[in-house]
Amino acid sequence: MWLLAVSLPLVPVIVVMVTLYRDALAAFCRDLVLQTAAFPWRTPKACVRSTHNFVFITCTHGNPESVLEAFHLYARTRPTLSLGPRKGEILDEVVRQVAPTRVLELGTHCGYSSVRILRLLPPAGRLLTVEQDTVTAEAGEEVILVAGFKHSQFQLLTYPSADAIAHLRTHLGAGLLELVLMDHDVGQYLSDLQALEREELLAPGCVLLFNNAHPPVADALLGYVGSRPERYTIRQQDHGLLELRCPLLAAPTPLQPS
Ligand SMILES: C[S@@+](CC[C@H](N)C(=O)[O-])C[C@H]1O[C@@H](n2cnc3c(N)ncnc32)[C@H](O)[C@@H]1O
Repeated sequence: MWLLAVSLPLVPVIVVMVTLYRDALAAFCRDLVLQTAAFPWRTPKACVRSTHNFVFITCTHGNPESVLEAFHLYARTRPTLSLGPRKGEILDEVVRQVAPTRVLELGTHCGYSSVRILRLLPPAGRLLTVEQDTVTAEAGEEVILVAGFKHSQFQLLTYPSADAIAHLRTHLGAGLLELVLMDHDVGQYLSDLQALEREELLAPGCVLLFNNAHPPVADALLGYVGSRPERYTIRQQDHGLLELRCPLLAAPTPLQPS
């Protein structure tokens, strides 16, 4: 009771102080999130949470550019971005060029590349993004929603990539993929590409980007696509982004024996 009597007169003082010093308070909270990220017992999930929290409290909700700025700000002190601004600009250029209506992204993480892609899609454009870890998927989805995108524009599939690709046809309907970004597990890139080919999900003229696909980790993928010049035009972009372009015309369907 005495505690209530002592603390009640402090309430207006606290309200005034918070109003006066709200910028400093916001900076303090931001630093606290950054400090939390620096704790030695930090796990990948704690890293996901701290990135998500930082972006959430720092960005202007509904503004994708501000969400990206928040990611960049966070990455100044923590190397948390897989693509980052430089590779991000290459991705932007490809999205602008292709203007895809169907995009597949493997590896959502906290939603950085998803937001980059979504903000440049044409009105009919739709992103399917795949993340196998449920906690990470929740964080990524929340960031994409905070950036102002709706479930009519994107769908997050919480499966390992191989399972997601096996069920992709049901999500795509009659459409085919015009852009694919692989940024999940380099060891999985080749088998996922082969699964996309097997399921005949790649549209003529489809562009595929593979992050960190450099030798020796991506030797199998590089060997495979290098031996199929009729199927792919290869461009090794700066900073380890591999770009493949499928021919504009679909390969002729083999004649069935009568
Ligand atoms: C490098 S991060 C993706 C970064 C994200 N593209 C971005 O720009 O922030 C890789 C993500 O892929 C997920 N991942 C790894 N292997 C996967 C797989 N086989 N299927 C689906 N997701 C996978 C990881 O859980 C992780 O969140």
